[in-house]
Amino acid sequence: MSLQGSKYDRPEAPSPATGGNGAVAAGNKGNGTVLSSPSLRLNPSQEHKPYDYEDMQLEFSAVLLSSLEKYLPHTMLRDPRDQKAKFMQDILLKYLPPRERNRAIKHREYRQKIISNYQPRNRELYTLNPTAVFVPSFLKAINDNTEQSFRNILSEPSPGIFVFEMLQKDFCESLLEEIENFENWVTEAKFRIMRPNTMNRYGAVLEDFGFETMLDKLMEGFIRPLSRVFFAEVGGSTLDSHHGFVVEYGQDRDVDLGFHVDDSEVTLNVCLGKQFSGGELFFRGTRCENHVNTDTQSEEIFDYSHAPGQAVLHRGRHRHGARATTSGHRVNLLLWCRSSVFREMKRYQTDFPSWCDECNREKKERQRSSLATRMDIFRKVGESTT
Ligand SMILES: O=C(O)CCC(=O)C(=O)O
Ligand SMILES: [Fe+2]
Repeated sequence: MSLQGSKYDRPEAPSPATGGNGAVAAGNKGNGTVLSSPSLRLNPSQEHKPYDYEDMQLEFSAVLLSSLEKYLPHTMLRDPRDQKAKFMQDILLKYLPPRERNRAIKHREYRQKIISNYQPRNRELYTLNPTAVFVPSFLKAINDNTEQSFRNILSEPSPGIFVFEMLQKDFCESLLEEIENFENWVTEAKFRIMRPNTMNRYGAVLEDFGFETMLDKLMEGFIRPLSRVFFAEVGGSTLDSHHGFVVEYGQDRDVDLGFHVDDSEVTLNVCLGKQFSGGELFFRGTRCENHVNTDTQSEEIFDYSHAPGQAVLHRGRHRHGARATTSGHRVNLLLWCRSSVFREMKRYQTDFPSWCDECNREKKERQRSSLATRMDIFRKVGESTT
């Protein structure tokens, strides 16, 4: 039931060193494949001031690269930033399990092929300029950064589903143009692109054609502050990777999207346009892995009709789908936001997760029945002593 994104999760930092000489064997011959030798240092160069990698297209987190930089060999510390980033990413790749590593190397080559051949149409979209992207009310709420400022601009029509005005009309149109431009290039170049996930035959992954940095900023600066307040229990404050894509419905496109949960902790779904009818989102309660197929309660039923510029924010485990787009063309921007910290913590979770509606119902039912049993005992004891 869970959709799998094509992007692999970013790993944790490897332990910096092993072996007698304190070296982590890894290196690169310039063809993207990791071979033996050069090494990291066992003792970091404490006085070295690392670069900021935030604005680069990366396969690992920018923070991770900045932390690793002081372990680079002395001779590399003054190298250009790009060179250091490539070296460190190759080392990190080596620490992925073999299957993931092969997948990551293939994906890197795939992205490089696109980036070096595709000519963007609206280049300004690739760096996030908040005043050009967001409506003023949204921007103000994020700048104020309080729960009250968020509540002033959003509604919660059903528990755990937040709706608000987010994107400017011009930005939506410009992004639609860019997507169309990309698709035309894909067709002309006969390039075989990877679709966003197993359920879509159309649509495109935004990180694959240059939007990685822009989406980093969107998640870190705008979605994480909201998620920290509304989705803290599923790692909302530690979102650290994403899978961003567009889905397209209508004639000659996908028709609808089946009932599913996302491979995300928090999902942002924004309608970009164009004109359409149908295509309502339907939500049916949040479920953990154990309860994903359980019945829906009447209070969990919520259907929503999207309009261009509007955003819906929900937990990835909130079960949902999209009804058929019956006319026109519907295009939505999706950002599946993930937290590696939350995923790691979940592996050790022994009791029920508080965010699963079914677990909560079961817990309440257990409490109710244990209270009833105790009341029964008290009643019987009372009867026998009178
Ligand atoms: O069509 C939509 O708006 C929903 C898309 C969605 O849920 C997804 O791609 O995960
Ligand atoms: Fe979804």
